[in-house]
Amino acid sequence: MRSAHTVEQVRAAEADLMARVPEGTLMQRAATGLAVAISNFLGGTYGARVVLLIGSGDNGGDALYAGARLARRGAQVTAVLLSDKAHRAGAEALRTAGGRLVTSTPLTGPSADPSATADPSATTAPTAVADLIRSADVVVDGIVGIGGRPGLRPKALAVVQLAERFGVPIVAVDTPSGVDVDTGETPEPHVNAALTITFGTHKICHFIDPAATACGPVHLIDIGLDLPPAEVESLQTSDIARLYPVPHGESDKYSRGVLGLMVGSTQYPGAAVIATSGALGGPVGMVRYVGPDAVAEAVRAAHPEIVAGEGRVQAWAIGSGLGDELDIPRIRELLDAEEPVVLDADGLKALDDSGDHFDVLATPHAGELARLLDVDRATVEAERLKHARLAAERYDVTVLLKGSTTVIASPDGQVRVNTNATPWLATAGAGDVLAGLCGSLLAAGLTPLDAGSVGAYLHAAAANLASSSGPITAMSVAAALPEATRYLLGG
Ligand SMILES: NC(=O)C1=CN([C@@H]2O[C@H](COP(=O)(O)OP(=O)(O)OC[C@H]3O[C@@H](n4cnc5c(N)ncnc54)[C@H](OP(=O)(O)O)[C@@H]3O)[C@@H](O)[C@H]2O)[C@@H](O)CC1
Ligand SMILES: Nc1ncnc2c1ncn2[C@@H]1O[C@H](COP(=O)(O)OP(=O)(O)O)[C@@H](O)[C@H]1O
Ligand SMILES: [K+]
Repeated sequence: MRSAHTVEQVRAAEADLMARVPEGTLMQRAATGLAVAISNFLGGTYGARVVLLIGSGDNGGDALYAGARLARRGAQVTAVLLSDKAHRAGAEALRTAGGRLVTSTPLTGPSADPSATADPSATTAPTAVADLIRSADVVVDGIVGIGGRPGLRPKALAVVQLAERFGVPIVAVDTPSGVDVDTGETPEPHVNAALTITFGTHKICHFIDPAATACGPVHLIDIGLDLPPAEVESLQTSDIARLYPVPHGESDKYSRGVLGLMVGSTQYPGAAVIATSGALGGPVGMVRYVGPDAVAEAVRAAHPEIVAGEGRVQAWAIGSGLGDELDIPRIRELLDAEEPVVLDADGLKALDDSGDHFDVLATPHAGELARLLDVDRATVEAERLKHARLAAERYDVTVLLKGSTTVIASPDGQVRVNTNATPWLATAGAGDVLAGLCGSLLAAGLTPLDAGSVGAYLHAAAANLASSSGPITAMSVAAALPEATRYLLGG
């Protein structure tokens, strides 16, 4: 399990550890890891041109110390000081190692730094900031980290835009400056990093879009923090192997779980076929299809394994492609029954906030969640964690909010995030596959939180396998589920 902690949790763990180790130890650990990561990113250090963007706090300190290490290994390192304060000891270390310090008035180029930290030679530096950035191999974002508020101040924004214009990759220190660290929101301009190097633990912005996309790949450096339970978690391969309901010697098709599917309609028969494919790609022993005869025929033609008609089930998946044939009273009966339910798409209209639905996994995309919360879609997309949590609390269900990063929030406050999906998965019917798969996992005995998070992980893994960086269909994702599962279970 990968864990993301809040800034408050990180600060407390840092204070606790700092009381037990010599001063500066944590920053040296961070800077050492950062320097190695930048060197790996560059594919070597000697002769590399590195520009550091330095803000007023310890995030800049990390960048300055890492810059000093790179300079000692032959890199040409220039720090652009964006604030009239900068980490003094870090600046001194960089200068001693042969690096340069300049201040920035962005549109006119470097100028003398009024503070004691700048190199006097900067006054005569002929190169404008634009030229520095243009010729850099990498720009290191040490503007702000966990002490930052969203947005970039004008000087920082101008240099970041230069790097973007010249196509120079940015490596972010701890977090891409300008994002909201604790929510993953990006209400203001921010850095878009090619790589983010973080310390101690992940932060929420590393997991949740839109900020997660701004991080690029995230590399975690251990600095020895002792952390409390995480606010947000993200499953890894080993968690899938641990949680997946694998049949054993005594299993039969009933004990493996039977899933009832109430999906698809004469209007959308394809949804029934696709959701059934997703369900059969999961762990259940049997799938029952409940719906119009003509649709049941289409499902049976594609999947002779299914049993049509009602019967005993261990869980339901309801809602994908029901269209106008939605029977809200019937769905409410099933929501009130004891079997757990995956509620998708049109079925979400049956949800009301009066019941106790702790065994329901609702799987909306941003538009559907917006309707449930009476807000607009853009607001949900901008504030994904907040709205997934709100809906989980209001409807007393586990909410799986689909999108580039999928957020799964349970009514007791636990949150998991899936970050491994390819954008090729944004294809019609992919959500039906997920609903069938999550239903299968619920029927096999997982809790809604586990079914949602294992389902999202496997769905993304199957999409990655099917896609190999090219277009995919929902049916090809479902078809790749057995192989993706086999691989993840170590087979
Ligand atoms: N915790 C740990 O375990 C470890 C932490 N470490 C490192 O320390 C970093 C945190 O350092 P930090 O606390 O000094 O805060 P930091 O992010 O540098 O911001 C400083 C100041 O920036 C300002 N500012 C705010 N918003 C702004 C904006 N939008 N644009 C521009 N400026 C803005 C604001 O000051 P102001 O200018 O408002 O006075 C704020 O006080 C952390 O991310 C990691 O890199 C590692 O070394 C080791 C272990
Ligand atoms: N940009 C993206 N990157 C990765 N996965 C995505 C992206 N956009 C959507 N997805 C995933 O694709 C699926 C689309 O589901 P959904 O919106 O319900 O489509 P449909 O209703 O057509 O089945 C979801 O699993 C979602 O998480
Ligand atoms: K940063």
